[in-house]
Amino acid sequence: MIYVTRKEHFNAAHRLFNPAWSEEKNQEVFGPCANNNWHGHNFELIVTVKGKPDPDTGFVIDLKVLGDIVKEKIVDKVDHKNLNLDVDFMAGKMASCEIFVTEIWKILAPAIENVAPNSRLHYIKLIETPKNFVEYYGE
Ligand SMILES: Nc1nc2c(c(=O)[nH]1)N=C([C@H](O)[C@H](O)COP(=O)(O)OP(=O)(O)OP(=O)(O)O)CN2
Repeated sequence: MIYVTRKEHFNAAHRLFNPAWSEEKNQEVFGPCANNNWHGHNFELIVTVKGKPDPDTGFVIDLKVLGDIVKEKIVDKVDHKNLNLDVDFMAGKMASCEIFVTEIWKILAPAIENVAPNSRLHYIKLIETPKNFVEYYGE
């Protein structure tokens, strides 16, 4: 089994805010991340696919194709956008890294299997700040 990885980049704004809570409680729990006027991050999105190399191409999945899927399905929808307001797959959801990465997984996993049926999405790492990142294996 070989693991192949593609990294893409985007920036996006968001706000951590639970609408069921008061403004005061949101400020208490999320601090500056609950700022009414949003804040932004330069995100790195790292996507790993696993599989056996195709005997004809030597590829698990063409990394150019993987990059195109990640760009078309995710980056083009979130880059220079507000995650709370502009992104259909985040509508009504908490814009934390944890929720964001699980929604990204739901989109990428079937898209990858569609173009490379012998491969599987293995892992996503979403880096929000130089200090903060989440990792997800789909379970
Ligand atoms: N479990 C989570 N915790 C936090 C998330 C998250 O998505 N999941 N998000 C944030 C903020 O959106 C943002 O990441 C700011 O975090 P913060 O640690 O305050 O910022 P820095 O990495 O720049 O660290 P400094 O200590 O401010 O230098 C918060 N928590």
